[in-house]
Amino acid sequence: MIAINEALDLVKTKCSPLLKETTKPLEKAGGYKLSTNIYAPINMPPFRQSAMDGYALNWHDKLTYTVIGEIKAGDNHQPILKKGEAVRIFTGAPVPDTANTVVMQEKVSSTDNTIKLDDSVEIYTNIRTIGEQVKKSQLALAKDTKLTPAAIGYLSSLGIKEVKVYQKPTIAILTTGNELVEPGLHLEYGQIYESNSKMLLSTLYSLKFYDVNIYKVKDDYKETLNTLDKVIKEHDLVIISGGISVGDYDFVGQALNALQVEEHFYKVKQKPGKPLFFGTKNDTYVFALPGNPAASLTCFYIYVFTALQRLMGNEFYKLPRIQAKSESLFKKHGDRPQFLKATYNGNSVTILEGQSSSMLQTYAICNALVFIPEELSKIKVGDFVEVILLPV
Ligand SMILES: Nc1nc2c(c(=O)[nH]1)N[C@H]1C(S)=C(S)[C@@H](COP(=O)(O)OP(=O)(O)OC[C@H]3O[C@@H](n4cnc5c(N)ncnc54)[C@H](O)[C@@H]3O)O[C@H]1N2
Ligand code: MOO
Repeated sequence: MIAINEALDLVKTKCSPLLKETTKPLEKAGGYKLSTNIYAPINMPPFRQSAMDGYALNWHDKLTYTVIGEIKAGDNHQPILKKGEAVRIFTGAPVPDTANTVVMQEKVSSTDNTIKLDDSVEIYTNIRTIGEQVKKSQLALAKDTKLTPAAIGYLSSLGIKEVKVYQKPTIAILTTGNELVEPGLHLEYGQIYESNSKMLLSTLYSLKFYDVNIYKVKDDYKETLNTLDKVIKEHDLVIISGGISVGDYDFVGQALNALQVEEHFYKVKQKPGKPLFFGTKNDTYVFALPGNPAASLTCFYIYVFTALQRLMGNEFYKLPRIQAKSESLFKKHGDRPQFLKATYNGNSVTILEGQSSSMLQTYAICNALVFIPEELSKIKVGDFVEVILLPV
């Protein structure tokens, strides 16, 4: 059995960024990292743009100007302004080359075709110059930039429709268990509804990993072996739920061994989630999470989440950990460090009743985990505790 930090260090050192490239339509590239530099195909803005609704002027030393026309956004005419002349102009419209300032309409009084400026007006303002964001052929975004919604908007503003990015991992979720029944079907005595696949899938979706396939096997060695063999060959990451403990019908460990999956660790000194396995075969990473649903989810957040970030090249991305005052009294039994389902209200944290690793009811209403290290045996109300904020 190894310590949590050793296990996390192994996940971090064994998982490295997937460098396979793919092309994505821009609107589907959010969360991916660019695999190439992107150079601006146009100047942005492509023309001198008005930043205000008002008047574009060819400046002279008086406060009155003759208005000779109008330009609105999308117009493409280019009136020539002599000194002392102005055009009515609107935000986003092209500013004629002969105008040297745009005055917002609030600073102007107008009568017929004449405007008079307040004396506070400044010259050379309210014009967005050509290429002020980025010039044609300049680096627009560098390789390895993560595409945020703003980056998608920015590339779109340059007229870009698709981008080359690093692929996200292809992921398999494999559940094991004779007792598991699909929601919607009738439950016989001894059966329960299968919940881990949807829970893990939903966690992956919420983290923007969409290339996920679900497989289900009975507690049967041959079926487990054959399915694992196939899914390991076909995916970058395999997440197994259940069948990893020591019972006579827990076949996952045996199958992983037979398939020569290299074990990096099996069993972590923690509660919940002691029987956690992590290994690799060729380029595939394999996690076997304990079947107890809450243990499965906690192991996902602490270990699989870390692995996913490494695979995406987000080396330093972690779930936020903060210190907060406890509203609860808690006594820890045994010496395993514990992750406790909790609610954090922005100020203090409440440890929930019902910490069993089989219980999702408390997980369903929690937004944080309180971490109790090995050396702590008791939390008093008012003590500061370590809180891991969940991405919920
Ligand atoms: N003799 C020992 N027994 C157990 C130990 C141990 O150290 N020695 N560890 C216990 C701990 S801790 C855990 S956690 C579990 C882990 O067992 P498995 O990973 O083999 O999981 P299963 O036995 O298959 O299932 C455990 C539990 O979870 C339910 N389950 C499983 N999969 C699903 C699913 N997809 N959806 C909903 N519920 C699921 C299953 O019915 C069981 O109730 O081992 C302890 N035993
Ligand atoms: O580690 Mo198990 O996950 O405590 O129930």
